[in-house]
Amino acid sequence: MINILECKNLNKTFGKTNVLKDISFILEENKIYGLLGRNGVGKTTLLNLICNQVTRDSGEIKLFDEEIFENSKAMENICFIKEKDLPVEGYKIKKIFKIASILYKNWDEEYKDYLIKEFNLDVNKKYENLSRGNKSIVGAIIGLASRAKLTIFDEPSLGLDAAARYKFYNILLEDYEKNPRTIILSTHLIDEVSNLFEEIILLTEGKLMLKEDVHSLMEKAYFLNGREDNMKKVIEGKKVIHKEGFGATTILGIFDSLTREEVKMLKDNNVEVSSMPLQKLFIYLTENVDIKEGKVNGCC
Ligand SMILES: Nc1ncnc2c1ncn2[C@@H]1O[C@H](COP(=O)(O)OP(=O)(O)OP(=O)(O)O)[C@@H](O)[C@H]1O
Repeated sequence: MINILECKNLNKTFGKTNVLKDISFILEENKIYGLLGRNGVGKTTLLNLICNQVTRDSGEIKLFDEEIFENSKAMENICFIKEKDLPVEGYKIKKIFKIASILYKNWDEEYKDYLIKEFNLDVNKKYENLSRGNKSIVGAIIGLASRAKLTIFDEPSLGLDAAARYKFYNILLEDYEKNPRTIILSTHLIDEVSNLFEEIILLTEGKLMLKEDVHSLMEKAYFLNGREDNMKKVIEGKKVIHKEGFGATTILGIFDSLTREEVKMLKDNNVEVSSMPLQKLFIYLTENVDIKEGKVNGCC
């Protein structure tokens, strides 16, 4: 695997608030990453730093081993589609695409035309007169047609209805398979897109909480449902990230690996074991920053 991006000890402060604290990670070429975390945790700030749109206080950012600071050549390989409106007042959509075609060196004009038809977009309209959903579609088309080696979508589906979101994610996946590149998706609609992510980058309180392969995460995220006494022996020393009770029955969320023997022991004791959806896993992980082995928020 080739590394495309390396962030080392990134720090960013706004006023007295230390938004990003010593963030370090490496992204590989041709992978789809999900950037997740609660509101205000610093996701957009991190993306802005990566794209040189906000200056960092300290740390290094290298794209293909080259520092990106004041490096316009490196920036030709990054396309960042923000959740905010594009700063293009008075511009027709066709002019915006024209500008994008000049900015991104791998721009695919034919593919852009195909996407315009697919999304039924009127390119003669002015950007500010579009609905929120159609503004997102303009961003989605730029991100897709840029074919940039590092393409970043920050909340790409803002305002899109369910059908348009489904279409966008399908097209993204289809095009990624034909034209692999590195994609970072920051979104709140985790369950809708969890099948797209190959790795997750999770921020909590401005720190990197985890960066891990989705499959390995899913292999250690379980719900146990049964009598608490019947689970006690197995969960001892394991990370419990959620607990709810219904009469004599308890549901525990476990974030730890279970051996086959442990699963058998649980089942023999009438404890149901089921996998935890990614959305739930991230809700619990980000709610319970202070996860203790065998305990969460004073439970168990
Ligand atoms: N230009 C700025 N000046 C001052 N504070 C800022 C600025 N940009 C971001 N912040 C603050 O930094 C923190 C992180 O903001 P950021 O937008 O990066 O979070 P986020 O994780 O992307 O949130 P959301 O999921 O709500 O979009 C917030 O407290 C925000 O108010």
